[in-house]
Amino acid sequence: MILDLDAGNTRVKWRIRGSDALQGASTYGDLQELQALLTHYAPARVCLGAVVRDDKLDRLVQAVNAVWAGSLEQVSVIDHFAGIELAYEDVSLLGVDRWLAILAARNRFPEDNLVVVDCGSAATLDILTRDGVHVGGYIVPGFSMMRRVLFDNTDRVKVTEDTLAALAPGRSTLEAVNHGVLRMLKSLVLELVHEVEGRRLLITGGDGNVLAQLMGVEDRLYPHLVLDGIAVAMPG
Ligand SMILES: Nc1ncnc2c1ncn2[C@@H]1O[C@H](COP(=O)(O)OP(=O)(O)O)[C@@H](O)[C@H]1O
Ligand SMILES: CC(C)(COP(=O)(O)O)[C@@H](O)C(=O)NCCC(=O)O
Ligand SMILES: [K+]
Repeated sequence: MILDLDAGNTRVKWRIRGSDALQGASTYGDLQELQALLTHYAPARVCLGAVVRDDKLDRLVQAVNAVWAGSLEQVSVIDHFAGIELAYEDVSLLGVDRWLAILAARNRFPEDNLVVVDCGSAATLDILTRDGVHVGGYIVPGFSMMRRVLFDNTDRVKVTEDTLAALAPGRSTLEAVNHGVLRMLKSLVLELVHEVEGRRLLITGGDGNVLAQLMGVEDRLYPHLVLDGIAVAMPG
């Protein structure tokens, strides 16, 4: 049994490999559920993809080590792995979550041109050709971050409530912000999809469901692409 861990800037996501029922997510201050799972199932391996370092990484590693005796295996980005040529000159600077999502996407659709969107703390968009070339990507703030930036830098746009539900022109500050941030990301995604005919879209991340639903492309939602990628990078 293998436990896969995806350590993002906001949350840790986990899943017992192959068991969709045994999955969860939590913030770094609240790792008891993960510890309970580790204690109960005592997996042979724990595989970690982490874009965090310092405090958050320390907390996670300590929580795992407190209840599990093995040594954690951490994923690093590898150029030309599974035939994928990465755009970055120094691939260690590419977010491992982006690489893992790319790997999983390519594994599912090896014949297609792809755009892989991970809608988390930040939203990342990566472009992959059918020949396995990672052309490059984009990093923009995610929905919560966009709202927070407006809150922090204006006197009157103090929106805290998350009502990401529609795209219509806002008739209140709340709607104007929430619909606006959705529309920004939707437009960016559509532009990238339309740049190359037939380019296939895959959406993942904590806010992926909101984006996919509003774009009317729920069939393009792959909720655990990063965890899926760990199984490709570190097969059992
Ligand atoms: N239960 C939840 N707790 C916190 N954030 C959530 C939750 N469900 C959805 N989200 C949304 O998901 C985003 C984080 O997505 P996620 O993919 O976990 O990010 P990251 O990989 O950066 O940690 C948050 O900004 C929030 O908008
Ligand atoms: C862009 C990210 C912050 C996204 O992380 P997330 O929002 O999922 O926590 C992460 O992939 C990262 O730290 N990347 C390193 C920089 C880069 O990919 O160029
Ligand atoms: K992300």
